[in-house]
Amino acid sequence: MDKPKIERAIRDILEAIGEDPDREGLKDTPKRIARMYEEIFLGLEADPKEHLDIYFQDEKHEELVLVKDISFYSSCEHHLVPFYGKAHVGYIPKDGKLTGLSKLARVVDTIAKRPQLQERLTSMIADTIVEKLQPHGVIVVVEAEHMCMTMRGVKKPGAKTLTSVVRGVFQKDAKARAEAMALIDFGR
Ligand SMILES: Nc1nc2c(ncn2[C@@H]2O[C@H](COP(=O)(O)OP(=O)(O)OP(=O)(O)O)[C@@H](O)[C@H]2O)c(=O)[nH]1
Ligand SMILES: [Zn+2]
Repeated sequence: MDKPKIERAIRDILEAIGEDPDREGLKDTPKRIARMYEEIFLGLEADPKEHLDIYFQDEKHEELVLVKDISFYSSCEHHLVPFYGKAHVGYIPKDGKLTGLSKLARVVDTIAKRPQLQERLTSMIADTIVEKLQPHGVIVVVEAEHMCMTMRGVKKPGAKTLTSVVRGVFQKDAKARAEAMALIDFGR
């Protein structure tokens, strides 16, 4: 990431809005924002598949594994303001290709830390798991609040956007889909 370029750009923006980028409170802001961008856009420099170590296990578990309420923060690519919420990620492993539970959350983080669309975030999580683990099926549900819809524009705080993607058996099997959705709803 080109941090000096980000710093110059932020300085320009501060000037363009009529601020003095050299005043005490702002003088370190371009540097700070460059550091912050490096953190919140970390996923641009990473391949989410790298997280999905496969653990081959003797005991074959070919039933649903679902990690729900994985919190994430992402950036809306239209306005570069945050959208954030929870991702629920389930898969049915095949041929003993299991991964670590935390690895599913790492995939979510890597894909979230880019300028993003909620729809693309959702389908990329599913497709990454399909590619690497070749499971019987994958289901991903994402619920998020978009700051571009709350702090500005249409101003609807509390509005939630839900997106879901299913792959493999979940596409054909309504019962499997209903079971996963019931687990995601469980305890609410
Ligand atoms: N589909 C989709 N739309 C998004 C996402 N994040 C933000 N948006 C929308 O992107 C659209 C951009 O619309 P524009 O009309 O180009 O921008 P705008 O004038 O700022 O729009 P308003 O937000 O309606 O004021 C808005 O409707 C946003 O709500 C997302 O993850 N997925
Ligand atoms: Zn937006």
